[in-house]
Amino acid sequence: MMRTRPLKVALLGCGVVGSEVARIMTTHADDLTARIGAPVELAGVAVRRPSKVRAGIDPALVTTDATALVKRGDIDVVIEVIGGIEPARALITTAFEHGASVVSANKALIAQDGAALHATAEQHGRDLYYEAAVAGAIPLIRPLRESLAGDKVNRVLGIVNGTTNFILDKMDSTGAGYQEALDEATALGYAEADPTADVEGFDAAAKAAILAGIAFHTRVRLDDVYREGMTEVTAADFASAKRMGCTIKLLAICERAAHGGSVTARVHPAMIPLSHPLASVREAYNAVFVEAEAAGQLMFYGPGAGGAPTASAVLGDLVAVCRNKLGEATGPGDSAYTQLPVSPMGEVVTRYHISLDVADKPGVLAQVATVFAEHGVSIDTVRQTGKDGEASLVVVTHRAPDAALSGTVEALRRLDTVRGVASIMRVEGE
Ligand SMILES: NC(=O)C1=CN([C@@H]2O[C@H](COP(=O)(O)OP(=O)(O)OC[C@H]3O[C@@H](n4cnc5c(N)ncnc54)[C@H](O)[C@@H]3O)[C@@H](O)[C@H]2O)C=CC1
Ligand SMILES: N[C@@H](CC=O)C(=O)O
Ligand code: NA
Repeated sequence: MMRTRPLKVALLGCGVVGSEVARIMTTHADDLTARIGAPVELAGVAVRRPSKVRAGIDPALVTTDATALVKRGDIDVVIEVIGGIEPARALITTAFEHGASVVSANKALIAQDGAALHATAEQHGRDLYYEAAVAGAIPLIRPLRESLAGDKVNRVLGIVNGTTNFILDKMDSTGAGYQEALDEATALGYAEADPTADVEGFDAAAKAAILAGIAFHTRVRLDDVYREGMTEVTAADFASAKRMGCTIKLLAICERAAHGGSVTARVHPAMIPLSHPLASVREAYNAVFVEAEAAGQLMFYGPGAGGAPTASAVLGDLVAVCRNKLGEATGPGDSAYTQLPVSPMGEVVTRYHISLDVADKPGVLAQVATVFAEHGVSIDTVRQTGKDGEASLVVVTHRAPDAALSGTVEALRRLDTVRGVASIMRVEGE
């Protein structure tokens, strides 16, 4: 039976995502009502600049006092799309204390304080949903939390940042410069308020922490995630990748160790073969592989950033939370019962592509090969090009622990004949 009294929604933030949430809530009001079983009403919109004209939003709903809005007591659901840690954290906590459930798109906050926020939600019998926080429109949190709740996930690997994928794709396919590609991604609404979060890998690391925690039913903090950004990827790296039949992507990789007693989570640029499905993920699209014991390999693909796609995920959560509210239930909460330790990056085993500038004289290749052998890192291929007494050496290794590779590189830097280590890149997806 349809309830006539509306469920009241407070929207915190009306930027790229918030304005799209408000637009869809208005234009799709009848469908949302039918799907929820009650009307949903935008009861207040907290903004920083009240004088800005916002199409489709009744100015009477606009306030600069977000705290007063979440304290009103008649709000059923708070949608937080402000971003950042504070005041978002305080506002969400206050919302729970005043009886509201929360839908958020804030990966930075959930990665840092998800456990505490879940505990507060549970204490007050409310929901905390954040499908939009990881890979925008792509359903990923809900499949991991619900559809795969009966399986054992061993690996989550993918592209979870639209801005950096957009930049790397432009650099690779059009030869565009880094800044030009970043400016375009920002104009399209993909980049974070401070794009450092995107290009230095913080945004992807926050998403990796959230994914690993949910996938492995454990606690993975942002600091547990090994992180390297993509600002040092050069045209020379792309040329080298092409020679190997690869391209370069910023990947997030969360894995259960082979012995099963620990997990790892990392974000870094990596070469992947052009034949791998992730190689053909263009522009700001995201794609994530989930490998589970019984299900096998699943691939999730779609728009990972942008106002409307992210709003789609927010509205999906809004419908779910409203349905829970009408059914006097709550959805799945935090699940971190396995308490698996997070292993350091040194224990990760993968392949490496190393570019060295070396002196072009007899015995150098043997010297370099000896250093690899001394550290237990087996060489797969070596390619040397040289002129005027200098040479460029590209070494691709077999799989080796990251700590062994770091030791190798340190020792190589100490060789007189090695002028410099031009780049080190992991090779994934083979
Ligand atoms: N833009 C995207 O593609 C995606 C964004 N997200 C997340 O969604 C959230 C919002 O992102 P965007 O909309 O892109 O950012 P934005 O910067 O466009 O919007 C945030 C809005 O919040 C307002 N705001 C800041 N402090 C406020 C306060 N105290 N009270 C009221 N309003 C306040 C700002 O004025 C701004 O209009 C962030 O957590 C972001 O990480 C998640 C997935 C994709
Ligand atoms: N800045 C993020 C937005 C979505 O999470 C990205 O580029 O992926
Ligand atoms: Na998502």
